[in-house]
Amino acid sequence: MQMLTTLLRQHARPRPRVWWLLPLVALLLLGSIGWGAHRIYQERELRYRHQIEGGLHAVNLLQMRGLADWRARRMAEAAALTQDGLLARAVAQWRKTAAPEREALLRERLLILVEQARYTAAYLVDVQGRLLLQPQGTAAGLLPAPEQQALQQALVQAQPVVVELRRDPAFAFEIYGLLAPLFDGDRPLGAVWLVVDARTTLYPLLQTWPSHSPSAESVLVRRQGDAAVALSPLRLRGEEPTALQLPLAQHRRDPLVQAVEGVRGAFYASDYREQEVLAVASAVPDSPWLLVSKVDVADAFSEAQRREWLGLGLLASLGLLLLGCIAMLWQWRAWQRERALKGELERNLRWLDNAQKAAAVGYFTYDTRRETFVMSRMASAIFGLPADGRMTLRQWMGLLHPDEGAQVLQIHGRAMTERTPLRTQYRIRRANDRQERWVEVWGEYSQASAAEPSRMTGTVQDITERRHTEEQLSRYRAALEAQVRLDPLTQVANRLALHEAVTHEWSRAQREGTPLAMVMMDVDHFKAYNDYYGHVAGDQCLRRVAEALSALLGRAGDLLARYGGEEFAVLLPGADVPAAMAVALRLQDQVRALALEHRGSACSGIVTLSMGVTSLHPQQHADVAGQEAAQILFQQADAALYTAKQTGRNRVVLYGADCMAALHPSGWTPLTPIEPHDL
Ligand SMILES: Nc1nc2c(ncn2[C@@H]2O[C@H](COP(=O)(O)OP(=O)(O)OP(=O)(O)O)[C@@H](O)[C@H]2O)c(=O)[nH]1
Repeated sequence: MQMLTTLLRQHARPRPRVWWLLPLVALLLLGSIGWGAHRIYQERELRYRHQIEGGLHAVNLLQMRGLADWRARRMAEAAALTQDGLLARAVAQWRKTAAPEREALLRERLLILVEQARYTAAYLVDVQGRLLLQPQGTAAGLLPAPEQQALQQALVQAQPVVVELRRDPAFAFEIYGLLAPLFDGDRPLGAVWLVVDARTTLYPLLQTWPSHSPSAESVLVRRQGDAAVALSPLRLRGEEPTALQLPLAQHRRDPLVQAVEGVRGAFYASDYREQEVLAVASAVPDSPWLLVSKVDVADAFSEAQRREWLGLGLLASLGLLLLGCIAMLWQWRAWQRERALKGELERNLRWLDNAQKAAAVGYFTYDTRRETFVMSRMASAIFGLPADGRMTLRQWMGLLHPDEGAQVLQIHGRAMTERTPLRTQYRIRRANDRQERWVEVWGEYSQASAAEPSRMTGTVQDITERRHTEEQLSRYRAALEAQVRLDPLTQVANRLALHEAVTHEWSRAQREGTPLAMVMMDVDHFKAYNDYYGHVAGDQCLRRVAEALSALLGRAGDLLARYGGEEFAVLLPGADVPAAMAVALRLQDQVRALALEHRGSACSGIVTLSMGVTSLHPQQHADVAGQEAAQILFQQADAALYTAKQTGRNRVVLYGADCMAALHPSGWTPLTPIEPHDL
C-alpha cells in the first residue's frame, strides 16, 4: 500500500518545464534542414556541371574527329590524283596535241571528281598556275595567290598541298582548296585544283548537336598574326556563317582567343557578347585550326534541369499511375467487401424481419435525450406507424390507452430511475386504425458513460390474441370450477362446495367469535317414492325440494348443498342453536307446504323431511382447526338426523349426547373427512 502511495506521489510530481527548449529545437531543426538543402543544391549543381562539361567534351571530340577524317579523306583523294599515271599521260598528250577528244576525256575526268567526290569545282592548271580546263570546257585566268603558293610547294614536294579555309573574292562562300600535282615521269605537268564549299561539306560536320540549346555552337579558329580568326557556321541562328577577327589583346576572356592562346579542354569564359559560356577547345590534327565548342552556361543549365525535370516528371507520373492503380485496386476490393457485407446485412435483416413477423415481435431503442424511439419495421407495424422506424415520446404517449397511460408512464419512469429491467403489458390504440391492442414490452435501460444519454433497448410484442385467449380460458376455468362445485340435478352446491364452505366459515367464525350451525336433512322413505312413482319422478321431487329449500335461505353466507342421494345440508354461519332450530323448522314447513304426494310414505301422505341440527361456537372449540370442525359439525348433525329417523321421521332433532350414543352404540368414531376427489 505504502509503495503504491509512493508511486502515485512520484507520478503526481510536476514534470520539469521544457517548453523553452522547443524553439531551440525547432531552430536547430530548421537550420539542419536548410544546411541539408544547401548541400543538396551544391551537389546537384556540381553534378549538372560535370554532366554538361562531359556532354560538351563528347560533342567537341566527335566533331573534331569528323573534321580530321574529312581532311584525311580529301588528302587521300588528292594523293590518288597525283599518283594516277593515266591521268598524267592524258594531260601530257593533251598538252602536246590539243585534240578535242583528248580534251573531252580530261573534262570527263574532272566532272567525275566534281560529281562523285562532291567538289565544288575542279580545274586543271599548268605549272605557272594558269587555269587550263574545267568540267564545262576550257578555263582562263590564274590561280589566286594562296593557291599559287601552294602549287609551287606541291610541285616541289611532289604531293598534294592544302589551302586552308578562307574567303576569296571569286567565290561567294568560304572555300577549302587542294592542289594535287601531276608529273610525266619527273617532268611536272601542272596540277588539279580541287575547290570545296565549306558550307555544304565542312560546316554540316559542326552542326551535329545532341541538344536543342540555341546558344550551343562549334567554331573553327586559328591564329592570324595578333588576331584570332574564327569561322562560325552559326548553327541555329538562321544567319549566314560569319567570320570573326578578334584582336588577341582586346578579347583575353573570349573562349576563341583563349583557345588560340593555348587553352585546351573544358573551361569557362566570357565571349564577345559578354555572356558566360562553357567551352571545350581541341586542335584539329594536321591543320592550323582549333575547334571550340561552346554553350551559354545559363542555357546549358536550364536544359540539363529541364531534362532532369522531364525524367523526374516521368518517374512521378509512373509513381502516380502506380498509386492510382493501387488505389483503384484497393477501392475495388473495398467495394467488393462492402457489397458482400451489404448482402449479408440484407440477408440478416430479412431473416430478422421474418423472425419478427413470425413471432410478432419488434425491437426498438429509446433515446432519453432526444426523446425518440427508433424501431424495426415490425415494431412500427405494431404501433400502427409508417415503416420509417421513428416515433417521438409525445406520439407514443398519445397511443397509450387513457385508462392506463399514467400507470404505464409510472412503470417506465421507475425502470429508468432504478435501472431495473422493464416487463410490462399495456393497451394501446393503434395509430393507423385506432384499434385497441395489447402489447408486451421488455426493455432495459443502459448508459455507456456519464456523457452519453441513457437509452432503453427492448422488444415489443402484440399479445392481443394471446390476451383474448387467456381471458376466454380464465372464464372457462371459472365456469368449470363452478360446475365442479354444483350438483347437476338440483343446481345447488354439492358436497365438495359444502366442505370448502364449512372450513372457510369456521375460520371466519373463529376470527369473529360467532357460532356456526349445520342442518342435515333427508327425504323420508324416498326409496318407496322411487319405487312408486319411478326414478324420473324421484328426480323431479328432489329438484322441487331443493328449490323450496333455497327459496327460503336468503341470508348471505347461508348455503344449501345436496349432500348425497336424497340428503341435503344447510350451513348457517352466525346461527346458534335456537336460530338454527328456527331455520330447520321453517325449512320443514316449506317442504311440507309443497304438498308433494307420497303414497309410499309410511309416516305421511306427502313428502316430508327428517332433520338433524347442531351448532358449534369457537369459544368451546378454541383449538379446533377447520377440517376437524367440519368433521364435528357433520358428525353431530348426522347423529341428530339419525335420531330423527329412528324416532319416527318427519321431525327436527337437535344434537345432544343421546344422539351420539344412539348412532354408535359401541362407542364414538370420528367420520372420515370428505375430499373433493371423493366426489
Ligand atoms: N330418483 C332418485 N332417487 C334417488 C336419488 N339418489 C338416491 N335415490 C334413492 O333414494 C333412496 C334412498 O333410500 P333409503 O336410503 O333406503 O332411505 P329411505 O327409503 O328414504 O328411507 P329413510 O331414509 O329411512 O326414510 C334409494 O332408493 C335411492 O335409489 C336420485 O338422485 N334420484
